[in-house]
Amino acid sequence: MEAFQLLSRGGVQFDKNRFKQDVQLFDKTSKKGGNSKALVQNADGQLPTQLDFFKYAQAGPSKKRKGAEAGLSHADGLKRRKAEESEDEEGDDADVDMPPNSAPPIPRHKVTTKGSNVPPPADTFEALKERYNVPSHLMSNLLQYGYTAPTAIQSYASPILLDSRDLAAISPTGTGKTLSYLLPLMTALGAPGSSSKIDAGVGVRAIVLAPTRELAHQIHNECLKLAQGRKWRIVLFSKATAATLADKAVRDKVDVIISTPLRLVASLQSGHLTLDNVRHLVLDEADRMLDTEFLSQVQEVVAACTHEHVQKAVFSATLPAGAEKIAMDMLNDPIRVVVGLKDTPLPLIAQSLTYVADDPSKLPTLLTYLSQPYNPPVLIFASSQPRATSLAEELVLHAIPNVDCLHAGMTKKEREDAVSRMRRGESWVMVSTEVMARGMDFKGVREVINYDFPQSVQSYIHRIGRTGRAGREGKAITYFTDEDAPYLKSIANVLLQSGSQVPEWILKLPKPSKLKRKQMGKVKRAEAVNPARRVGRGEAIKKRDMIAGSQRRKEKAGKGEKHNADAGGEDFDMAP
Ligand SMILES: Nc1ncnc2c1ncn2[C@@H]1O[C@H](COP(=O)(O)OP(=O)(O)OP(=O)(O)O)[C@@H](O)[C@H]1O
Repeated sequence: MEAFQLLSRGGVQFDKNRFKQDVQLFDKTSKKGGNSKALVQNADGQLPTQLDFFKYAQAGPSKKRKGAEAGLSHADGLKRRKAEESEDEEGDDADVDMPPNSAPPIPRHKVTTKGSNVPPPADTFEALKERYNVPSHLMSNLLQYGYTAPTAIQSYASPILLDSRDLAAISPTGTGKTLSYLLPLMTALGAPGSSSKIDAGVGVRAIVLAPTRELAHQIHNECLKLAQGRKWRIVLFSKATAATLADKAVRDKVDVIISTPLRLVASLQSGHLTLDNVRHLVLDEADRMLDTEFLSQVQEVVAACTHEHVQKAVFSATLPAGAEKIAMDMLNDPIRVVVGLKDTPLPLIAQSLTYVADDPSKLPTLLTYLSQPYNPPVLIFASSQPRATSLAEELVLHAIPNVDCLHAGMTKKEREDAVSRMRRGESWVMVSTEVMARGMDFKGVREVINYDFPQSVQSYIHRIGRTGRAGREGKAITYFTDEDAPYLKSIANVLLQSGSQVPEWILKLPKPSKLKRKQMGKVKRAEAVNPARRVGRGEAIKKRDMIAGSQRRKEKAGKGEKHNADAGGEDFDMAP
């Protein structure tokens, strides 16, 4: 990390002439051209011999794959998927998404709903305001966004929430889910709790849970934008705010808390927070929140929300059957809304698969890619913190300009700074881990590269969903090695479902079994992406170990100090 920081922030001079073409790319709007295309570089429609471990290429097509092998087109792929959706859904009106002035039109999406007495969608923000009496200060703040009409999920989800119904909403990445719950939530709260106009009870009235600190922060910012001009108390839960809220007089005045589950549960357990006045609970990235890592914490939060009229809503771009069942059991007489096709990215993202043989071949492939004109900012996903750091270091050492890195092993300040640089457009290449895969909205991200194969179809959908947001086009490249090949079919199905073409030899691969799918992306990879690199990394590790040693000695000295002070002895300094 040290080498990376030193070089990326101070040591490397950016040669503007050399990267003139790249600089110009910043001024261009997204690339024109055909829609999604699935490309497998090095592939001529045939299974490369080195991947044909089980001689699938020679096997006859299965019945299921016949359509694909007969040259399934985009439309055919989508039709087939539609037919496969066998749920008894109603209300399938397509709606029109109007873009903000500066953005391209968000494409039409088919919307399906399931549940009793589904309220009709609101096609305009004005309709929503009239029907549900949206406070004028929220409406005027909304106007500042420049959105001319609600997106599909906003049209459908907002009336459902404003009708006080529980909701499970599934809508592709970048389609405005955040506003679809924030606007109704703030409307339902009516006015800040401190206002005498409403009976707000005592204590926080709404909770939004998100899986990462970065996402919670982003939602908090969106909420503040919507709330500006009134004295709403909207808290981004952190160690510091949790300490402040330990004071009952302060926490009783809070309207909304946005948090990660762990932080909130810690406060619940220490008795510094009660949720008995909570009337709205939203789980963003619901499938992640309901997976084994977070489930018990989320259940604890749900159990603590004891108000008799607590409304619950879950949102995500993906909701696999298992997570959906847990969600539905948690909700009360819910309505389910699906925008587009479930677990399917938007066709705005041009997806491709690149064969790279083995792990050491990825770096040269990436360097070659970045040595040609590309569309910054590019977001690159690595499978672990050390690999993200190592890859960022490598890119810096290869003089790739404006490289950045973000993962959960960095300090809070480092993470915040990295996000800020990304938002300011200072990062051209951001290397990250799953921490950035969900929910993060950097409008300008033009390209996503899956350097390491994702661990699940859901992870793939969320990672590539960092581009192609709010109606913009994007590009997503996924590297795969021989070791990843057994899982390729799962990702290829996603390409197919989103209307992309997939080379025949991939379609001939067998679908991995459920057991096998669990192993997806869990290939053992070296911590360093360049095994040949010894010097820079060795130095960095040596320095890191020296710092750790120094800290240990200081701590020891501290204890010694205390002991000495107790004994009336002298203070002493430890050499680093
Ligand atoms: N009505 C609208 N018109 C145009 N753009 C909008 C509208 N509502 C939201 N957006 C923009 O769309 C982008 C994506 O919104 P948001 O982050 O809420 O997407 P999301 O569906 O939650 O995505 P993800 O699944 O990745 O979390 C944001 O930049 C937001 O400003």
